[in-house]
Amino acid sequence: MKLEPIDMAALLDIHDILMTWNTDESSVLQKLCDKLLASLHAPLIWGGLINQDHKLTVFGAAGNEADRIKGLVLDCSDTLANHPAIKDCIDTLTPASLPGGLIELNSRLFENLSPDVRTLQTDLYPLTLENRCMGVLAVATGNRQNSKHHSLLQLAAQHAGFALGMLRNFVAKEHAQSSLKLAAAVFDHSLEGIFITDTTGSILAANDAASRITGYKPEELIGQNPRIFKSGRHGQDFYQALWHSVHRHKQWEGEIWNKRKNGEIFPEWLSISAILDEHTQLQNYICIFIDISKQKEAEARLNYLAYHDKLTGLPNRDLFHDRLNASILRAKRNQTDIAVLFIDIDHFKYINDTFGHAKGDLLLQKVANKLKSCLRENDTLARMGGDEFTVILEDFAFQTDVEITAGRILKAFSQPVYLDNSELYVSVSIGISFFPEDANNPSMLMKHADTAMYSAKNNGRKCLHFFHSTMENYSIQRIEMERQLRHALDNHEFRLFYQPQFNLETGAIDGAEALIRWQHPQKGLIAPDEFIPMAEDTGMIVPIGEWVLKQAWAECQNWHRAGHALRVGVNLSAHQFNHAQLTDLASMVLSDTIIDASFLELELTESLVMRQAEDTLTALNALKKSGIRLAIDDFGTGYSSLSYLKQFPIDRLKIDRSFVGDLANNPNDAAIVVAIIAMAHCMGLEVIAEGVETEEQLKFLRMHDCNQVQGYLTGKPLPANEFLALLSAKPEPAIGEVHRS
Ligand SMILES: Nc1nc2c(ncn2[C@@H]2O[C@H](COP(=O)(O)O[C@H]3[C@@H](O)[C@H](n4cnc5c(=O)[nH]c(N)nc54)O[C@@H]3COP(=O)(O)O)[C@@H](O)[C@H]2O)c(=O)[nH]1
Repeated sequence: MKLEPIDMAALLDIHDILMTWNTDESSVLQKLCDKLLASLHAPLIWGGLINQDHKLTVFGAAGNEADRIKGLVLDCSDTLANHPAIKDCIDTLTPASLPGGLIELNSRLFENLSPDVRTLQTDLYPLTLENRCMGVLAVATGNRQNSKHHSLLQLAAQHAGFALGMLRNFVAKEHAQSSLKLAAAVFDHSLEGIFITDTTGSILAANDAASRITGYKPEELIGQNPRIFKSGRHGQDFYQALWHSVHRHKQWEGEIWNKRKNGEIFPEWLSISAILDEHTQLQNYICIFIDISKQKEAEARLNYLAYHDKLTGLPNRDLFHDRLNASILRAKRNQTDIAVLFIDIDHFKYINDTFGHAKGDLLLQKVANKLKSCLRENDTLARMGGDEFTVILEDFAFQTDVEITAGRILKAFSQPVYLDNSELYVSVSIGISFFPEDANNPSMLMKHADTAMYSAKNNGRKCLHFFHSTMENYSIQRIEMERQLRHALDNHEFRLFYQPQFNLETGAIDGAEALIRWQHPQKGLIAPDEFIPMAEDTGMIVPIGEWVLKQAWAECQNWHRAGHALRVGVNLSAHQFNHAQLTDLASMVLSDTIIDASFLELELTESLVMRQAEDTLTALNALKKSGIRLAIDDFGTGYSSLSYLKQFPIDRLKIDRSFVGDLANNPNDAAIVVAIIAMAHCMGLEVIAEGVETEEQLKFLRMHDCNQVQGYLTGKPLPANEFLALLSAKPEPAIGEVHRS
């Protein structure tokens, strides 16, 4: 190829331009176009590159309307390839000519160019790289012959192809190098442990995280086989399955227990990948892993919380059911028996109400510990919720063994429970059912044990009952009664009866005790003993007690309106004795009243007053301050600390009828009654004796200066209207006068 000197000079310039540093392909093409335009004085020169999608983009242009053609994109597989000249140029890497100009390409792309420019004859030179056409250099020559510069243009296009190739190589290398750098940075700084091994498993490289997780220094790891991490927790099968997956699928991922250098076994999430070379031959293994001990701990914690009672740490209802299911399956397989114990704390609600929830919680924890101490390691003890605990007993030879265990529990509760500084005696009631004798599924076994527990409660509590089929009826009745009791208040089925209290000095009725009855629509009048314990157990005693208080006080005001200045006595259940509520209730009852608060007397049991001395004292003082009188009911049946009693603002003691009933025959009872009266008077308290049924008893009480009497002798409890009628009737000779004479 021979060049004119002038073309040779131009080519040398082009060489210099192309070989000096170029940052991108478009600047190579632009410089080429600019230089050629300057040398050839052609109207328009442009250069474009073909990408992988066979699109030719014009990156450089110089001359007329260069700005309009720059950036145009031509589809080679369509427009260009259909033109034989162009196709030739691209396929055979030889120059081609469009004598009619760009318009020959029939492309609407060139519509923007002026017709003059569009129709200029254009010669195309392939930009080649490694025998491939990577683009074209287009020179619009118009009617001027281009042939004399043909060689220059060919060589310039070749140079440009070469320069573009160099640039691409350089960029690719740069890219590869930065990728490598990036990979190295990822390897070094990854939080995941990474090993790269050869095909035999020998570690070639390990990153810092691998060393941190395993406890081995990087240099200690190189050359080792990862089997040094084997924890011994997985059998041969596990590793076989793992490697089978790596060989077959080139990958395995999962949880594995491994061992650190210090011997600690820990869980990790491991992914092993087989790396193949271009001939699909195994080249390396890459193991990536993270320590998942923390996640496992969190998982275990969540699992624990889901299946354990927060307060006592015992299994909860769900876990108990799971265990019971498992026990039943085991027992079926081994043909053995299981016992389910349902344990309920007696009067827990009362304790909770009286002592407050914090102490109630503490008590539940103490009870849980006590129960645990009575059981073997492998017995399941669970808390069902509230004050209900359940136990599964297995591996016993005879049912009497179960009885012995349950007996041990009852005995453990004969010792007091210590709540902070106070000593508390609590008892439990236990119901027991057996698999397979009583039921063969968990829910029925539980239900029967529960029924047996209720039976124990109804038998005085503090005892154990085995389930018996006759109990089922009873439990259904109880549930029904509970349901009816819940509606009794709304249905106005409660009545108050009033039992007169006689003043032995004046011989007149000076008060009455309000006693509740349930007027059941089918069963008739039900005595309080039959429903008050249930009302206490279910908490219904609170609204019922509120009703009694309001009703009795309203009735007392009726008496006053009718000219009978009597006092009314109202029984307070221990469950109602929540300081805040009770004092609020009392002030509400006493507001808007026509009579003095001293006509209301609240009867509290001795044990209630004594149980939690300090809180009780505050509550009693508040009641007393409002003018209400306070009496201790059933006095003598509980344990009374006289020094405590002195501190309480009590007005009256009510001697329990158990002492009165046997006064005549039992000298001990007589002595107690005398002592109570004397002591009460010493403390400035009044004394009333209840359950007075005989003249003899009355005489004895009068002789020892008892202030009042209440009993069938002087009057049975009467409905409100009958009691008012009794008061309004022409007075009988007063009892005091009759017997004094
Ligand atoms: N929390 C509440 N408790 C209440 C309420 N109303 C009653 N009660 C308590 O129920 C228990 C049984 O009461 P009841 O069946 O009404 O018996 C009372 C009297 O009928 C009975 N009594 C009276 N005199 C005699 C007698 O001479 N002989 C004899 N065998 N029984 C007699 O004693 C009961 C009154 O006892 P007390 O309250 O201890 O003074 C009972 O414990 C009631 O307290 C209520 O509204 N709320």
